[in-house]
Amino acid sequence: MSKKHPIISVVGSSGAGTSTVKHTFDQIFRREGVKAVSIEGDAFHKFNRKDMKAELDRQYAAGNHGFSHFSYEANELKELERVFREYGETGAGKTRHYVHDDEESERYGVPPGNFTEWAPFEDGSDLLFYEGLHGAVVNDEVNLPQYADLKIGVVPVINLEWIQKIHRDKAKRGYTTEAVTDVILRRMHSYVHCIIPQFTETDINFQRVPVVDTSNPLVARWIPTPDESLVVIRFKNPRGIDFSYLISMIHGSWMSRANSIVIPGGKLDLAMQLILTPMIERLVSESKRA
Ligand SMILES: Nc1ncnc2c1ncn2[C@@H]1O[C@H](COP(=O)(O)OP(=O)(O)OP(=O)(O)O)[C@@H](O)[C@H]1O
Ligand SMILES: O=C(CO)[C@H](O)[C@H](O)COP(=O)(O)O
Repeated sequence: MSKKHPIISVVGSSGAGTSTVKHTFDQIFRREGVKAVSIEGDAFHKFNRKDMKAELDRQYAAGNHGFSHFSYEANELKELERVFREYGETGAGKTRHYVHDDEESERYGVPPGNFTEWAPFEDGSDLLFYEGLHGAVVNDEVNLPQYADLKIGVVPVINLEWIQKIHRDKAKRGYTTEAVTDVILRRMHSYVHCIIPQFTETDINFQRVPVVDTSNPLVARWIPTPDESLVVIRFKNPRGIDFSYLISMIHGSWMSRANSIVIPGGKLDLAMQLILTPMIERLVSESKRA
């Protein structure tokens, strides 16, 4: 944690919706005049696409069938921790981009499946924003949550997460349903051991729950819409959260536990703004005072 150079870490599996949530943060940053620098978690993959394929084949041949992008060892988590620590201490750091598709290739000038060069953050930022797979990992080698001042989990229930991933990977990244299904299966071991433990570290989890039938996510023809879903919002430490204000402002919401509220899916953006704006304001004003 760094009073002077705060870090926000948004964590979710592939397809969970962390990039979508980043848009809401960007709106808050713009409206509140907050200058944020950001990291995409995929920038800290260890391998480009070609080398990852070779490493996967090697791991498979050696009997490690659990190796995937979700595994700790497929990512530069020590480097990510170093960047978090350095930013917290000095407000400086660096990142790069993993280019997934033609659209990103056009933007970054690097072929799909490769990284851009590392580049330093712009000077004079108010906070660092991380969005990706591993921003709250605690293991034998790293402890990322200790550096992050606000940790958010984005965790749709699993059928919905798969539907979101399948649709996005088919529409934007050119994969087939079969290829995405294989990836989901291959990642399951690390999903359990590396991804989900992070959601007990996070301060707030947003869990989208569909209210339409998603029993067979592999054949779903579209992603359930906001109107076809609810969102459970769970606060690790509910002290100081004004639940009655939230319930009165978010029409159709209710408390389901002493630390959780449920909102209509279409109110997610509003709820995030109501909950996160004062938290971000506090982080930035405390950093300016420090
Ligand atoms: N709240 C939501 N309502 C409806 N659709 C959503 C919502 N959140 C995400 N989606 C859809 O799910 C898909 C995946 O979302 P997104 O790209 O944000 O995931 P991600 O977590 O950033 O994935 P990755 O880390 O693999 O890039 C997108 O098609 C997005 O439009
Ligand atoms: O979403 C992902 C992880 O968050 C991607 O699967 C990962 O970045 C690798 O991408 P690709 O399979 O397109 O090379």
